[in-house]
Amino acid sequence: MFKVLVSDPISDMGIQQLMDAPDVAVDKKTGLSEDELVAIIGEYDALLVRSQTRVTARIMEAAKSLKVVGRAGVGVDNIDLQAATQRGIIVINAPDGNTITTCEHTFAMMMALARHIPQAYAKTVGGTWDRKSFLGVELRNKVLGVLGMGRIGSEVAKRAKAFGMEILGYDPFLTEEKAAKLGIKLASVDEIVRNADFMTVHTPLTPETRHMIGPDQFAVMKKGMRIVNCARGGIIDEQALVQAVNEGIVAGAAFDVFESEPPAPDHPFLSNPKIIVTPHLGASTVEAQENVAIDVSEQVLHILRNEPFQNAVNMPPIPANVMTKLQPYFELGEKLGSFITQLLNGAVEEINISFSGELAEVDTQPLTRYIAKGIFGHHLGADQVNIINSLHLAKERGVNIVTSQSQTAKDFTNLITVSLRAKNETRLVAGTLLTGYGPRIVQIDRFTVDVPPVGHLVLISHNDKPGIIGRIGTLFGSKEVNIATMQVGRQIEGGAAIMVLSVDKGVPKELLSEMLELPDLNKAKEIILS
Ligand SMILES: NC(=O)c1ccc[n+]([C@@H]2O[C@H](COP(=O)([O-])OP(=O)(O)OC[C@H]3O[C@@H](n4cnc5c(N)ncnc54)[C@H](O)[C@@H]3O)[C@@H](O)[C@H]2O)c1
Ligand SMILES: O=C(O)CC[C@@H](O)C(=O)O
Repeated sequence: MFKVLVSDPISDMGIQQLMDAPDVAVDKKTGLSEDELVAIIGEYDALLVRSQTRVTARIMEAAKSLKVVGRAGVGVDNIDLQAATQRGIIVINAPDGNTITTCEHTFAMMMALARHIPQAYAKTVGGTWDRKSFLGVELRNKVLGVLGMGRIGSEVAKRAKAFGMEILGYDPFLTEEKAAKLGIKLASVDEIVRNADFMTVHTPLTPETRHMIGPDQFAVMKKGMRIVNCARGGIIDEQALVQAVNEGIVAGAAFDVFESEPPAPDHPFLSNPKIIVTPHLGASTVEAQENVAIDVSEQVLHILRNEPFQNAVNMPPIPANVMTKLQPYFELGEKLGSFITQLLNGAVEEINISFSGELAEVDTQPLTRYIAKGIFGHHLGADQVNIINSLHLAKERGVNIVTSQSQTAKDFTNLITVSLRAKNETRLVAGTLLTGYGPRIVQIDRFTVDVPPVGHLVLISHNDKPGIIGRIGTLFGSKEVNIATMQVGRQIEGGAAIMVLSVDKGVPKELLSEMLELPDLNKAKEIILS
């Protein structure tokens, strides 16, 4: 008999199939502390949660029989994925079940914002008949900027069209063709910020999306914009937003999510009359809660019964023979994927991977999965992409992956070459594993280099002219950013060249802009590899 613990309020109808299963016993115990969970988790084979239970490494450690943690929802930020993977516990989510509900909540927020519904309600029930203070705006003929055109963002865009809105969308995987099919216009974050009347965010919270709307964006924002966040707290810089509201740059904001939940009683959103809030209710409808619970229960049953399953968000065990041969290359592959995706401007349309030298002797598909994980994990969030779903995510986004193998690997015993093609450019990176030295990037586009793929790197395109290295060194020194190593690559003397710096900490944005003012410096880009 399998024992399943449901530790958050999850729809009864959704978990009915588990309760009806003859080989499963379900216990519902909500509101447990970490200590209480640690004390009882040892007896369970499966754990079902929403977002309240924090499934920590301590809980995983005590979970001697646990095979699966099922998250009835999308975000798995309350589950320690690394600890789960280390212990061979599969984590699954229910990515589709609450899409429409959250999209509808976004609309509810947008309309409440446009027509001051919460403020007008509060006054009316408080006994004041005030028809003057709440002059609203129509959605019709307004420009809506959508940041993040995945499941929810795309549904929001569809519905916004029915309201007669013009939609500008941005997503690293949105091509002009896909945008045209959706009847929207592909735009940059900057274009959205400067032109939209309403803006809504639907990305995961990743290092790249954290504060993607902050002081720099508010400084150039179209005056009177209205902003909605029903995705994750922290995508919009909360302090900067309050300032922008107070300065009249932002006419109003509607937030379902906070950087820290629940927000402190003195959180500035809670006392600002132009900011309306809900307590993370995006997914809270009868239908969505049933959908996600049904989806997750079905997959939990498959896993317990050792049947094929879907929606895993962490890594399953890899057969030992494959592991021995390929494992040394996994980290390199993922880093190459992450490196090259950070270099590409525009939406990736095709990924070409070539495995050369001794790598051509084995089935490299697991390695392809790691490379795809590096490419997609950078934009979709490391907690959402793993080697199980990385190829599926590529397919879902219409990105073709072409792999090839070759016995010869230039001067190396092994070589992985990854190139990404977007509409207007193709970028390439190649890496190898050097015995005794570890992973190395050995080629970037057409330039030969020798760079360990780790930490903070700065890639600079420049003209090979005397003095440029000194000028860059001086500039970094003046900003207290220490350059640990410097690699220069060129093809001919005096021609186009690249420089790769590895630095000890993040590079301030103003340093990158100041660098571009140096003579003979063409482009500079920070690349972060964990
Ligand atoms: N409020 C709620 O209760 C609630 C409910 C469901 C989902 N969510 C959250 O909503 C968000 C979206 O969910 P989804 O199901 O649509 O996810 P999704 O993975 O389908 O879509 C997310 C999209 O964001 C894009 N993206 C990543 N980085 C970006 C960047 N820098 N700029 C622009 N786009 C970027 C990705 O390419 C992807 O297409 C997630 O954060 C999810 O956790 C919240
Ligand atoms: O469980 C919830 O209500 C929140 C769900 C939502 O944030 C998600 O990421 O799916």
